[in-house]
Amino acid sequence: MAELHPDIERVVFSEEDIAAIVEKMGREITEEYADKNPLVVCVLKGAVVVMADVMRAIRAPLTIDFMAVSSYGDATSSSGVVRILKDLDSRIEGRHVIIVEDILDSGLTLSYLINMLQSRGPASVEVAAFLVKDVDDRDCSVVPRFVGAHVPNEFIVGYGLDYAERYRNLPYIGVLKPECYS
Ligand SMILES: O=P(O)(O)OC[C@H]1O[C@H](OP(=O)(O)OP(=O)(O)O)[C@H](O)[C@@H]1O
Ligand code: HPA
Ligand SMILES: [Mg+2]
Repeated sequence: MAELHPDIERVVFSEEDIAAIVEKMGREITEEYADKNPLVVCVLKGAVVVMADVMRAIRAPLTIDFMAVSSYGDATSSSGVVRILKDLDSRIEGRHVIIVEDILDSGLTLSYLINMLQSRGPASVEVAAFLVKDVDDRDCSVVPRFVGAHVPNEFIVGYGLDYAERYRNLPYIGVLKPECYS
């Protein structure tokens, strides 16, 4: 196990936990998409790490593409405005699209993306969310087809998830010490 970063108060998912979740998601997606040649879409930046892992756990033909989207900036709650920083390179008409996300929190990012991609005439759009945060009253109703795990309603970092762009490279997911928030 990697040495714990000094800013981390508590580990929520260890590297071993993450590996097991990735394999489970890969198996589930493989079963459903074996003959569908899906377009697997990574939502940058946060999903970059889970994308690299999950796409290798899918044992079926697929192609990949990337979007870059931002709504949190340096804060720990959503600004409420989803900014598209980079659109897909591929056309998705008639394709089975799987959006890979690191976390579903308020649901704003995914509901925005699903609407946007649906308007382009894909065969289907589904979501694979590594984490779903258990929030009480989510405004945006997004139901991911594939869920890695649920997390309590607290801000987490690591495995792609950042606070003010830091900590994305931690190989585990954890909670920051309170003094690390500015
Ligand atoms: O369900 P929501 O409340 O919309 O939150 C989830 C989104 O927020 C984070 O991205 P962010 O906008 O911080 O950009 P990033 O991926 O570059 O970190 C995260 O990676 C998800 O994409
Ligand atoms: O808990 C979180 N951590 C990091 N980024 C996030 N984006 C939405 N929720 C989170
Ligand atoms: Mg993101």
